[in-house]
Amino acid sequence: MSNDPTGMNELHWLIDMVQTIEVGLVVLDRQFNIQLWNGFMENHSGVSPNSIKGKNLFKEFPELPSEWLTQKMESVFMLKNRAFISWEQRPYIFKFKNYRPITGRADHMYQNITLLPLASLTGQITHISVIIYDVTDTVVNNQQIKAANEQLEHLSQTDGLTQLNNRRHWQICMQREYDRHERYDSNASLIMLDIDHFKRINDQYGHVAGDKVIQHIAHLVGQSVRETDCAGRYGGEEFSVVLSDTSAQEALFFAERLRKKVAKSSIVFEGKAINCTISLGICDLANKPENSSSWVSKTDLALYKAKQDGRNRTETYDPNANYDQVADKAE
Ligand SMILES: Nc1nc2c(ncn2[C@@H]2O[C@H](COP(=O)(O)OP(=O)(O)OP(=O)(O)O)[C@@H](O)[C@H]2O)c(=O)[nH]1
Repeated sequence: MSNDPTGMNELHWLIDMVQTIEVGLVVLDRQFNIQLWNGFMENHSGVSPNSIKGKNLFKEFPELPSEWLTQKMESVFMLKNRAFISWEQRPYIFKFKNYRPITGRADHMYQNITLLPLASLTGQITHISVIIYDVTDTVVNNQQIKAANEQLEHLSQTDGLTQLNNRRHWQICMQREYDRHERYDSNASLIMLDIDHFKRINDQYGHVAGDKVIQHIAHLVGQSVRETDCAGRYGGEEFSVVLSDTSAQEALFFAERLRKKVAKSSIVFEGKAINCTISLGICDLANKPENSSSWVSKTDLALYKAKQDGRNRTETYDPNANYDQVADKAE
């Protein structure tokens, strides 16, 4: 036999649970007047159930997206079906502050919402229930994971010393440009550049000064490229740039501007001014390299020709030139 023949205890328990559950519960009538407002709603809004009962939801909370929300609720009344509103659609419906210490980074509570049709004893939908779930912890965790992944991705693509693309990632960009050329016959230029007599800088001023010089050149390279270009640190003191939709002739302007900028600038290290120059090689895709590595090799030939011809200069790959003398060094 039941200890609670009238069901009064059960009702009491249910009311207690509705009041204390960590989920927002609101019941609205057909005119969107509030019939039930549980403890969660009271705690987060500061409005007590007694003071709000019978009042119109949209009048009491004018900041709610009333037109949009009314439409959603009307369809629940009409179709007698549940509706869901995800935080991804709208981060929140009720602008509640976020008080959770762990997820203190969010200044408001992210919410998932369910709109539930409530039937009367005669089966008519006379009310709807709005159920509000606080999903702030999940959302903030996801955002932190996403940010960490983005950071990791950036780190895996970036050269630590110069913040330019590292060789591996630069090669992916270069290959992408080469593939684009194969498909659409687009043009692009490749520039390889190398600091002249860098060994001497290291020997004279030390490795730390050498690193500063590398950083300085990288900075000038990074400053000079467009968003669609891709600059990378190819090796120790060698850099590479892919210039999209750029002929060798146009790339020569870029290269010469950069070369002059480097020659004019100096790096002050421990009170001493260090000057350096760079040599550059250019090859565009109009030269029809048979694959992307041949594109790099041809550009390298031009670079080594620039070195051989005296450094602090730019050389453009010439398909009719004889590179036998520099070929060994370029390999
Ligand atoms: N400080 C520093 N030096 C580096 C780094 N990577 C490579 N190097 C040095 O760069 C120098 C490159 O020297 P070489 O390849 O002989 O060429 P170079 O002295 O620049 O002469 P040319 O290229 O022929 O003008 C070597 O001494 C390397 O040790 C780096 O990350 N930091």
